[in-house]
Amino acid sequence: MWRLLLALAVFIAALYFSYREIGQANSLATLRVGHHTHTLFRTYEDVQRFLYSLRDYTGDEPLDTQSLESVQLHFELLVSRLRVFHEGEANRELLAFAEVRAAVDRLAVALDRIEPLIADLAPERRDPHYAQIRALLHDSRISFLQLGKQFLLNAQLRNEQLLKQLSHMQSFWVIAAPAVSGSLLLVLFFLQLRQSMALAKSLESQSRALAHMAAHDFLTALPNRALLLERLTRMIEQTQRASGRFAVMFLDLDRFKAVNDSLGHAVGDELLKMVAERLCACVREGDTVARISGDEFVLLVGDIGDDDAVINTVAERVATQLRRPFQLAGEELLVTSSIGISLYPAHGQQAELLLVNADAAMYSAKASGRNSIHGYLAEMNAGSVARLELNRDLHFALERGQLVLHYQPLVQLSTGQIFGVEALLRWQHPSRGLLAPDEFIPLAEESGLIIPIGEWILRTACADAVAWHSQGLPLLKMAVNLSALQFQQPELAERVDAVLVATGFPAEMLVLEMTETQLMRNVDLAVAATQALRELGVGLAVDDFGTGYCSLSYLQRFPVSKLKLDRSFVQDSLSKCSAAAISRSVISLGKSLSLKILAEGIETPEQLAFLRAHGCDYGQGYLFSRPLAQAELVSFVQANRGARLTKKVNLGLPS
Ligand SMILES: Nc1nc2c(ncn2[C@@H]2O[C@@H]3COP(=O)(O)O[C@H]4[C@@H](O)[C@H](n5cnc6c(=O)[nH]c(N)nc65)O[C@@H]4COP(=O)(O)O[C@H]3[C@H]2O)c(=O)[nH]1
Repeated sequence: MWRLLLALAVFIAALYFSYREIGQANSLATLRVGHHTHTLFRTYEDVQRFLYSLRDYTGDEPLDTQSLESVQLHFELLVSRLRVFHEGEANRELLAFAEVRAAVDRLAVALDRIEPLIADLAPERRDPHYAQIRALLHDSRISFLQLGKQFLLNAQLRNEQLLKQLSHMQSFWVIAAPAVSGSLLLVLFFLQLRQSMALAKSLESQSRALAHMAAHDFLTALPNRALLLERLTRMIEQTQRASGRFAVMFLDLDRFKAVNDSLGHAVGDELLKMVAERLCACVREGDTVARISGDEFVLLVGDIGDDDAVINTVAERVATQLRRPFQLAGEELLVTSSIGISLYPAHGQQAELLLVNADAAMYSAKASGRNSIHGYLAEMNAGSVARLELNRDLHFALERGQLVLHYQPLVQLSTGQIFGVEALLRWQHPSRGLLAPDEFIPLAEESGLIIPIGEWILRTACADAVAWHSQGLPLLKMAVNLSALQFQQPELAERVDAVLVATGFPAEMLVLEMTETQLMRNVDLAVAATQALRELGVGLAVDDFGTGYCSLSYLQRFPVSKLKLDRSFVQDSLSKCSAAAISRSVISLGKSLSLKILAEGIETPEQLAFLRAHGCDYGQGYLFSRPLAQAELVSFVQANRGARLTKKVNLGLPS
């Protein structure tokens, strides 16, 4: 741009220079024309004066004053005038006019001829030489008079003629300077124009790329939430005009987090890309497949007519496609999905509402055991909204100090002594009150928040146990539940070790609880994780034992030290033979594998008696105590120090 401005400045300067030059030349020409007119008239006058002096000298009554010297003088003056034409730049210019040169030459010839005649002149009446001289000068006199008049009348024309005669160099620069700078300006202007056009083009393509990026998901190149909403709105308008129907399918991959955590994010990303491809293959052209967050996809299936079978077919096709194994990282990966469907116009007539309802239906599919397809039902929405709100609040629960641990005493059944506690999480929700873990732990697992929350639980529980000990309580065993996601963390043992070091809690006093299902999900991984934890000296317990499918052969592979008999068996052990049988076999299985057995959910003295009779080692339950807040727990342990809880509940044990 600055080059264009510079060229413009040069061009303006050149124009100014030319304008000034032409102006000067014009003034000069005007001056010269004046001078030339004057010279021509003066020549005419000199001729005329010479002829007057001649007439007077040779007249009828010659004047006394008129002498031959005077005639000669006027003649000399005329000769001098003629000479003047050949001197000075201005007169040379005058001579450049052909008619002037002709007149001057004619005068020179006449004067040459007149000169000898003057010598013979006599002051007599009309000396014949007079007529001769007059005749010789006749043409010159007329032509100088006419030339003078011509110059006077055609001053403009003469000006132009004169201007043409200006020096070549000068006129060259007058024309060349603006011409060159003007051309330069033009060239630069076009270059600038071309550059600006190229720039505009590249800006346009850049802004197009940016607009595409803003509307599409970076990983899968599918439309993102913003574009989905735009298309959904357009689809509503079109379908409304045609009085048709269309479907919104909300799809969430089941346990995608586990894939990410166990196989790494690169594999997770690849899986999402492959899922995107398969989904696109399931729908028709004109339908939309969008990725709206991590593992959530939305499909807009247009023009489904009145038959619900169409949408069921599409949903089944999607589910079947996703059930086919994915070849990833040299492994065969099996993925299932939960799909929720809402229909326009039945389940909503606004884009957001259709999405929320499809999401609610998806969540209901997930809650019903995943890997299923649910259509939207009106009652789903309240649950979905509540879940969304709870999920939002959970993100701040930890930093706002709303999470608390309650502790439930663990009792040695043979002595009735409290030997430890189980840490149980609670959420002191600002508006909903104290929430039990079942109400929010699944959400924390879905969002991955369970990782920081789990670490907080472990640290708090260990620190509390150390603090109680320093207050004079015996050092209690601390049982802490591990979530599935925590259990899949490759660096779990390091994290546990770091907490033990930081809190000063002895490893052998910590018991980590994990469920059978967690252990069985990926046996090799679980063996490695449990071994790493065991090497720290930490105790390991299998929670809810009996509800899963852990076979004896598998159980032997894990270095666990304790089985926790699920409370459902404990509670039914007196009423159902099968429950009693399971309880008995779990206890004897534990004994044969040298594992300790802890019975959960002991509520009645009868249940306690049954368990003791079959040699169960430990127990917990409302019979002894409900889970207690920290301060209550401290008082409870202090109050029962040395006491036999089993005796207190009147079992008739020896004191
Ligand atoms: N009906 C009945 N119930 C009894 C009795 N004695 C204890 N319980 C309840 O049984 C549950 C025992 O915990 P769990 O099997 O590990 O089951 C736990 C555990 O899986 C999970 N959870 C609790 N705290 C945590 C935690 O800190 N981290 C993780 N990852 N999960 C936790 O939530 C589950 C439920 O915890 P809670 O609601 O605290 O429920 C507790 C406890 O209050 C009884 O006599 N009768």
